[in-house]
Amino acid sequence: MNWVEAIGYLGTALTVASSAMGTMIPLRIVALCASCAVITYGYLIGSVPVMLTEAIQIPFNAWRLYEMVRLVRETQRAASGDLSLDWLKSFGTSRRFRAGEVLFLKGDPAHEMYLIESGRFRIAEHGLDVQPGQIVGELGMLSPGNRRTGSLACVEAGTARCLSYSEVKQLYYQNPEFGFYFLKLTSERLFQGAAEAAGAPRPAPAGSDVL
Ligand SMILES: Nc1ncnc2c1ncn2[C@@H]1O[C@@H]2COP(=O)(O)O[C@H]2[C@H]1O
Repeated sequence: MNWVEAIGYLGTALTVASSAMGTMIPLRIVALCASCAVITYGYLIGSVPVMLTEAIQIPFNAWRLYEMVRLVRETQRAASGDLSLDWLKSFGTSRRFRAGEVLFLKGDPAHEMYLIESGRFRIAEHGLDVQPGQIVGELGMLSPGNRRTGSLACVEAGTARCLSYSEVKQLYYQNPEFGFYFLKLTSERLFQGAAEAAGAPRPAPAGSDVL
């Protein structure tokens, strides 16, 4: 085996390794290294298709790597209590809602959660306003049968970013910090719900200390 072939095999080994990896940041780094090795090999053997195939993948891997690094940084801040949910803006889609519009009713099947961006929204069962910057609709993901535990309506027109549960799961599995934040938010709301059911007054908007 000459050194040109060795570079080719290195590219193959790195490509296989990246496909086998489950953790997003190392996977993207190894995939970028694989592309560099394969492009070098393609150049040395004079194969444009080999170089092109890898060159096309580099921006995708680099962008995903950038997103994940930024996400991990932001979620580390979340875990330390200094939370901005701005980083969620690269996930999901923003939707506009009119005053009076009902987003979902208690008992509806739940497929997504919302990050409120503007306007005012209300959970009728809890007599609770959801303000910009807060998350709502996350409990449906965890409830038996994936059903809504309350109804959400728009009180003042505004926008909310909708994140599908598959996106939320992706964030959860890939980022322990986000998982911890999510756990804290949901358990706080469940404890609050249990306390309310037992007749205790609502102390402060649920999630306010983590949001
Ligand atoms: N005690 C609570 N405090 C704040 N928000 C709540 C509380 N209980 C439920 N919610 C929110 O109301 C939403 C109703 O739909 P979900 O069950 O999908 O998710 C629920 C939570 O996001």
